[in-house]
Amino acid sequence: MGSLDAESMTSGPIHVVAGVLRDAQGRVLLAQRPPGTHLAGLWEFPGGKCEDGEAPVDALARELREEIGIVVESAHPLIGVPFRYPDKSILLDVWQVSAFSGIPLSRESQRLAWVEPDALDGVDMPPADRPAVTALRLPDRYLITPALAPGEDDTLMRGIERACRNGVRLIQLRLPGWSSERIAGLARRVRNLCRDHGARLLLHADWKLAAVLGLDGVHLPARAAATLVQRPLPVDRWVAVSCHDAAELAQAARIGADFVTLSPVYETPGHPEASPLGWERFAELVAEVALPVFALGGLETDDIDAARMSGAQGIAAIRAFWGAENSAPV
Ligand SMILES: Nc1nc2c([nH]c(=O)n2[C@@H]2O[C@H](COP(=O)(O)OP(=O)(O)OP(=O)(O)O)[C@@H](O)[C@H]2O)c(=O)[nH]1
Ligand SMILES: [Mg+2]
Repeated sequence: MGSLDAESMTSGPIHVVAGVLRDAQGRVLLAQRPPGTHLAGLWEFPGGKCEDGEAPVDALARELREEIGIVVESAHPLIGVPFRYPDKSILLDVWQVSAFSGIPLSRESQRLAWVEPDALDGVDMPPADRPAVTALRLPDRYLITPALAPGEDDTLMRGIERACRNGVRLIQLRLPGWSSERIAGLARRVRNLCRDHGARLLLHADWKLAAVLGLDGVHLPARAAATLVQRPLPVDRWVAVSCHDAAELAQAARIGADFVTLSPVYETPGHPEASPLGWERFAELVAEVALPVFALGGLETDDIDAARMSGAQGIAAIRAFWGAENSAPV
């Protein structure tokens, strides 16, 4: 420790692949870093460094075979976390292992443990793993409520219920033009509805009201995040930020946000003036940020695969997840 890592000095960050394995109850496998290694004693996702010229998916299969004796049968990328330790820079490339054969066993005398995803926050893990833990706990669809007129409470309740029935598990309550009193009057009903469906509810912008109402967190506009030096809510709540460029992404990371939206990927009727990023630029921006990113702007459910291939957690949308009144659950 302490000496500069020659590899990271000469050839950019060290590419590290790590796998998220789950058991039948959905618990995640962690391994404890052995004494004498970098970050000894901390609990990590099993994995290790890519060798020269080795494809990440091959490195993942090799590391998991060497460390825990399993054969990876299917895996897909979860999140890439660029991270700078004092003595080295890494790209922590975390994959979901959706199918494997064999029983994970310690092959290198490291301790292993299966942990509930919601308990991961309490485990001592390397700092680079935090965004990956967040990514594990977030779904791939994020509903933003449409701009309903004040008083359209029943339309709002019906739309949220419809979305929940369609499997949406993360919702931003955004009601432009509504007074705090009106929002407060309704938010508890919305919160209870979301809880019944196991969905998490964030309030747009007003973190104080979100805290008072006991919601799951806040979603800040970029201009609000720009005025903060740290996250406005404790770590047991979500703090999300709307971002549009590299500077806003960097600011979201600086204040300790949990995740962001990045928009607009396509042109949208709501913001015809904003020039769309397109998937290529979107992917470049995502690669630089150590946070889960939802793609936003003119997207449909069918775009989730493109979003994930561009490094996104998934997509955020109003129209795509709101559905039509009277439509049956899909
Ligand atoms: N495997 C793994 N490494 C991580 C995680 N988070 C994290 O910061 N790292 C860092 O990424 C680097 C990966 O190193 P490693 O020691 O696992 O590499 P390796 O299996 O190829 O081992 P070796 O170099 O001893 O042969 C270490 O600096 C480690 O601290 C994680 O969740 N899993
Ligand atoms: Mg390793």
